[in-house]
Amino acid sequence: MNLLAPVRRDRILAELPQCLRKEAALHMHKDFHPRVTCACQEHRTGTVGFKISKVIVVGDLSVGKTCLINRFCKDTFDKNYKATIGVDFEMERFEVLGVPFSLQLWDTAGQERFKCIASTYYRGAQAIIIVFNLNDVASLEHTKQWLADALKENDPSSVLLFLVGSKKDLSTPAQYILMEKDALKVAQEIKAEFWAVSSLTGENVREFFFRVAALTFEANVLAELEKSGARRIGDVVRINSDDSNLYLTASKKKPTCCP
Ligand SMILES: Nc1nc2c(ncn2[C@@H]2O[C@H](COP(=O)(O)OP(=O)(O)OP(=O)(O)O)[C@@H](O)[C@H]2O)c(=O)[nH]1
Ligand SMILES: [Mg+2]
Repeated sequence: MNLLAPVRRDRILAELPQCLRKEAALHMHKDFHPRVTCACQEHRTGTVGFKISKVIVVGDLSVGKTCLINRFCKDTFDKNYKATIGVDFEMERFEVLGVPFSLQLWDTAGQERFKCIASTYYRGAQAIIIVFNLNDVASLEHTKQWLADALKENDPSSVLLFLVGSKKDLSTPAQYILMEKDALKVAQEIKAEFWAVSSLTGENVREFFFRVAALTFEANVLAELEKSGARRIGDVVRINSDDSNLYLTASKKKPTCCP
């Protein structure tokens, strides 16, 4: 892959994409954190060149992890099941607020016999996507175990979580409503953002990955600003805290300030 090629025009994010359901969202602010917007405008985003976030995708076998990634990255869909052996890897490039940004997507195997290999790739994730099949309640029940395993290798206080129900095209509206209720409960419990997608039709796939890119980018830049001590006296930016804390200081400032 040529990392120097221009970012695709349809991978440019100038605004914060919105959540699917406000009941289970990582935050519901309409715009990027003002400090992030300012830092991007002033090219103070830290890392020289481009920023990368590692994202791991976990969940039961055959829930549709590979198809989800392939729909977004390659715009393809394969109706035949080919189990992932160990892990696969895709790099997807974006431009967020004018800054080059890449998501490293680690597609792990759901089959028990490959779990051991796959789990060695869990470390250092900025986001964890836990996928379940909207038509299989057992796969939703198993999400907590997948999360627990992934968190063993990561810092639970800094990783962003997404709970994704797949194969929406196979549910009737009535079935979907029932499953969504249970899924929202799980998402709230584990503090994950909930999404429902179909890789077959493409429903919500692009919106979901844009949201993942935007929120990991935002967290990434805030962490850089925190690290570089780009703080004003009395200005508390609490990364990895709950969203009301995260936005506390910003909301008291003039929206256009650039500290
Ligand atoms: N109808 C429908 N089928 C889907 C969808 N997503 C995946 N599938 C089918 O589900 C099966 C499994 O999909 P995969 O993406 O390979 O599942 P996986 O989670 O990667 O499985 P492992 O690699 O074994 O962990 C395949 O036959 C897909 O065609 C979807 O959105 N709708
Ligand atoms: Mg797979």
